[in-house]
Amino acid sequence: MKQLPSYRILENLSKQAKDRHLASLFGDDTNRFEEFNVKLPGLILDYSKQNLTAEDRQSLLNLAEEAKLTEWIEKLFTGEKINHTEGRAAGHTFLRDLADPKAEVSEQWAKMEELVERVHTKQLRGYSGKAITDVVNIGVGGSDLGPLMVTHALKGVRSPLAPELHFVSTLDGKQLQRLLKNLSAETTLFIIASKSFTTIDTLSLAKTAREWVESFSPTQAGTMQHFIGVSTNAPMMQEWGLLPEHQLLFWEWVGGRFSLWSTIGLTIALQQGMQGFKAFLQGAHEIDVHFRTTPFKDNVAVMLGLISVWNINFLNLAGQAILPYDSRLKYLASYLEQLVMESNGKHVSRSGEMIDYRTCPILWGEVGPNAQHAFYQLMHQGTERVMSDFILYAEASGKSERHTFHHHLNIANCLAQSRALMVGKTDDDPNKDYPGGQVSNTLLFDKLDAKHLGMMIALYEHSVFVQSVIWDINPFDQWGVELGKKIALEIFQKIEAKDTEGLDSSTQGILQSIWKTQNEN
Ligand SMILES: O=P(O)(O)OC[C@H]1O[C@H](O)[C@H](O)[C@@H](O)[C@@H]1O
Repeated sequence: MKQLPSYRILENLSKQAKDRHLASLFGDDTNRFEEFNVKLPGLILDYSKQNLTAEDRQSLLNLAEEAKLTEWIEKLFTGEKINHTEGRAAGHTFLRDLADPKAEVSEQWAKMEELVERVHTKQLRGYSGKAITDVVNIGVGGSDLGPLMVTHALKGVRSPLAPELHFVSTLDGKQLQRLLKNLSAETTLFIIASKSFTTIDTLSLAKTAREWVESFSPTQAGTMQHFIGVSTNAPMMQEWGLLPEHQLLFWEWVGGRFSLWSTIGLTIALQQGMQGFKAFLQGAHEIDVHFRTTPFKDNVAVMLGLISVWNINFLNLAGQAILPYDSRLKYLASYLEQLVMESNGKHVSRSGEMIDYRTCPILWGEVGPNAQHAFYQLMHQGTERVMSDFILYAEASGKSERHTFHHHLNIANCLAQSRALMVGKTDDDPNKDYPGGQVSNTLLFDKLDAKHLGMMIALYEHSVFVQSVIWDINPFDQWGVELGKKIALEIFQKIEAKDTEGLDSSTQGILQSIWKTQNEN
């Protein structure tokens, strides 16, 4: 990236940016909002509270041209194997193109629709003949976070036929044990969601669930009525004993963290109906078309990505806070943690060279009004400079007077915080002095429904891709998670054998302390 001419220009421009206060950009410029926002039907990205002038923006746009962003976007949409370390395309956008679906995708949509239908019409019955009332998604990472986030967000607009949904992901087993206490085996259906169908977390939980059903079910055939598999690994689903009509497939070209658009979205379809699930895909598809065809300056995903590059590489900000002013987006930050950090947490370029510039931000977040009472102190008066994304909805979630009251209170707090972070406040008492100058985006959506949620997620996906192109990294692999898994297996074998030989002294010491406590109790 450093070789790109605009990089040098941006480095110089950033010196001026560091010398000015963000609030000074507003000064007499009453038009700043008009100049620094991008609008699409259903949403506005206001980036006027970024420390960015029109000249800075122009150089960022030039940087995107020099990095050949247009060509990379085409490679993404035409299915080139841009995940070169795994020899795969990144085909999540194909799943959202409902007007021109791939044959294998249509086939799985039809199978998924049939399963949804059978649950909704109470034809899918357990070992005792009772209809399914509860569905438990067992999965981790991409096979958990997306569906969890979306179904929590859309709970208020679920199909009246939808079963109760539950999500289990942690291999410690406590989450599952607690849940099982409140469920009836007769009426519970488990979805084993795993792209690889080899993840120990998911397979160990699925085995526990199976033993639980087996302890009630009189027959093996009855037990298998309670399990559905969603994976790219058909042989492993077969080996697990899943019924053929209970096996949903997706493909290697769908990355784990992009898999909520595939059959991994089964819980979303169960909650929203197939039509609702397709509205979700449609929202994302509209953003795909926008991303592929809109000039960079008017392109929301491109601008989101370039603003992050400006903040991370030129203004040296390491943190990105995700602040939805809507409790329905409780799990958005967890979802984006995987999308952003598993994608761009990389330190080698596409050609395998170590890189010497910052790549991914450290992303975290919380529903805004709660976060105000938790970590906003750091943003107002700490020593770290961070960038924030405020997410707000124009439409209230209900029409009563109390709904309106709470909605107005929520909007006021969101706008107050982004303004306070921007302008700060000087005070003679340093304890009460706010430096301000903290930059933010505000993403304002008309409303929160399946379509607008699809739009938002696709925007973040593409903004991550834009950043990866500028940084010359592969955002679609995740080799960094493998080492820990391998060591976990080695330590697990040591624990089972009660042997610590060959382990480092910290690991030995902790294991011995655990065994001592266990022996004493
Ligand atoms: O869906 P699975 O194959 O079970 O994988 C679940 C998750 O685990 C892995 O360790 C990866 O880091 C994630 O990208 C993936 O989403």
